[in-house]
Amino acid sequence: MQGYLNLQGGRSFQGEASQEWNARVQGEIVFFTGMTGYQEVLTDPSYKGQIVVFTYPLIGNYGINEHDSESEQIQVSGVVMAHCAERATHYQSTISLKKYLNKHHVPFLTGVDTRAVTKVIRQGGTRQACLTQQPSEVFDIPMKDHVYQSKRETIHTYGEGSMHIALIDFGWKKSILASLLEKGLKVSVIPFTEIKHLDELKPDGIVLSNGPGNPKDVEPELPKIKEVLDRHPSFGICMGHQVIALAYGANTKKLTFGHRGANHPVKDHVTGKVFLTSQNHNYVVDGHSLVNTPLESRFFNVNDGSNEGVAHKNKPIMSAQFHPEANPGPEDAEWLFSDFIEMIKMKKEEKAYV
Ligand SMILES: NC(=O)CC[C@H](N)C(=O)O
Repeated sequence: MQGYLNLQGGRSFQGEASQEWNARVQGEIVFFTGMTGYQEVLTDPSYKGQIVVFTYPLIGNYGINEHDSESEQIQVSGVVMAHCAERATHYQSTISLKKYLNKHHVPFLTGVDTRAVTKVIRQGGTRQACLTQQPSEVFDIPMKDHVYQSKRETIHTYGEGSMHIALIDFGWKKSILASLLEKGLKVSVIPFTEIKHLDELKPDGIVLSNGPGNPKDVEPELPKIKEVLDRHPSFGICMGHQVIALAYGANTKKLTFGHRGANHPVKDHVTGKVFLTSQNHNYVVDGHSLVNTPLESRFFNVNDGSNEGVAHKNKPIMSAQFHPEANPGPEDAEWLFSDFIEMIKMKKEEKAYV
């Protein structure tokens, strides 16, 4: 059965439609460049509502396993691939990628020239797209505030460490929680709309999670978020980083085509070191807008110079646009979790922050 990926603005790409193609889907079209990590991408809540193009030509060869999902469900609206493996050959695989997507009624298109699609996105920017059986159909459903649907509804506590972290939930990835638990921390996940209950948890520190969509969607909550940031050692990851910047008066902007993949080089202004990072974002903090805020740039992207993290000038607050928890991708930035814990310890001992 033929299917089509139609891009807003007129381009159409033909491919082989998946079995469970029972509905047209629309979403923002984005591309992911990693060779592996498709299971993490499909289940990462930051991808909610997006149609993902995998640029690596062979996807699915190690199947789907019971460990690597970043949430309980597939979050993407649709998938576009050059070739999807029929058989999964990894010993941990429980189901093939094709069967997994079909089982969850997520449409996918194979046999597509994904390089051509990616060139269009890189040149003309991220845009709305649809997967459909009509060669020229484009439909235009307004984008939803996905962040309000991605957060969980209630507070959950994990682990038994002596230091307690409140993980503010904008659509958290499982591996952020896992990274914190591995460090021996107790973690309570609290929806960003429930910040009023944060003091009841008496946290030693705050982590602001990743999440889908435009960080400005959470603007109504910013004053409450700033109020708790002012009083706690805090660490923002991706959406969390963008929210910290907005809360202290900086601005965010949309990139032409976003950063998604496992090999994005980032440079640390403080140490001068460059390390490879896992990334997944459409938006960035506008580096120029940090002037006149209490924040300063800590990291930048070596490829395009965009801001990759900030630090507060006189409060224990730090952030990263990239993903120190990796999954998928390199673990080179894992040390940021250790730095955050040091920051909490210093705050407890009321030492000065550098
Ligand atoms: N991974 C994330 O947290 C993404 C943040 C935001 N939704 C963006 O696209 O920039």
